[in-house]
Amino acid sequence: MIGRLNHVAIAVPDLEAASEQYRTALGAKVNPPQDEPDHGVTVVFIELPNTKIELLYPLGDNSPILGFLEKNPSGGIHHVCYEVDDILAARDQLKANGLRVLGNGEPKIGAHGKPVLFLHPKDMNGTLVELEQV
Ligand SMILES: CC[C@H](C(=O)O)C(=O)SCCNC(=O)CCNC(=O)[C@H](O)C(C)(C)COP(=O)(O)OP(=O)(O)OC[C@H]1O[C@@H](n2cnc3c(N)ncnc32)[C@H](O)[C@@H]1OP(=O)(O)O
Ligand SMILES: [Co+2]
Repeated sequence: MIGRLNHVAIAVPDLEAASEQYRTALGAKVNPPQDEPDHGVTVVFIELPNTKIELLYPLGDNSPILGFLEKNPSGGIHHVCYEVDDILAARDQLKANGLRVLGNGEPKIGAHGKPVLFLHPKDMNGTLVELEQV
């Protein structure tokens, strides 16, 4: 079912500082910030040869990453995103295996304009897993 690693997301306390660090200290290709109000975050994608890093910063008072940053004020790895070719089939198979899908269980359109879902971290070895249909 799961395919390539699409991205690793890092929640950061300062989006500009983190972007600049990847751009200058690490020589990475850093894309401009993208507000994603439907997800309560502003994201910056950093393109690596074999995957992407997604820097996350809270957008709005109800951002789902506020709790994470309160617990991790220096930031930290927030989630990993795997690619799937059929997100509804993947969802149904995972639910049939007892895993919890977050939100109302329906995919939302993510930062790449593709449907995404999230699995509860407690069901995935303490790791928030995002699935993106490609
Ligand atoms: C633009 C879209 C973009 C894309 O790639 O396309 C994105 O990736 S959007 C990313 C932001 N959106 C989301 O993360 C949506 C899914 N996340 C959630 O619904 C919440 O973050 C949730 C439910 C995972 C956690 O919310 P919250 O921290 O407010 O809840 P709790 O404090 O009750 O946490 C429950 C339990 O889970 C642990 N936890 C929380 N976040 C994480 C995490 N990122 N990784 C691992 N574990 C996490 C938390 O510590 C609690 O554990 P406990 O032992 O009970 O303390
Ligand atoms: Co993501």
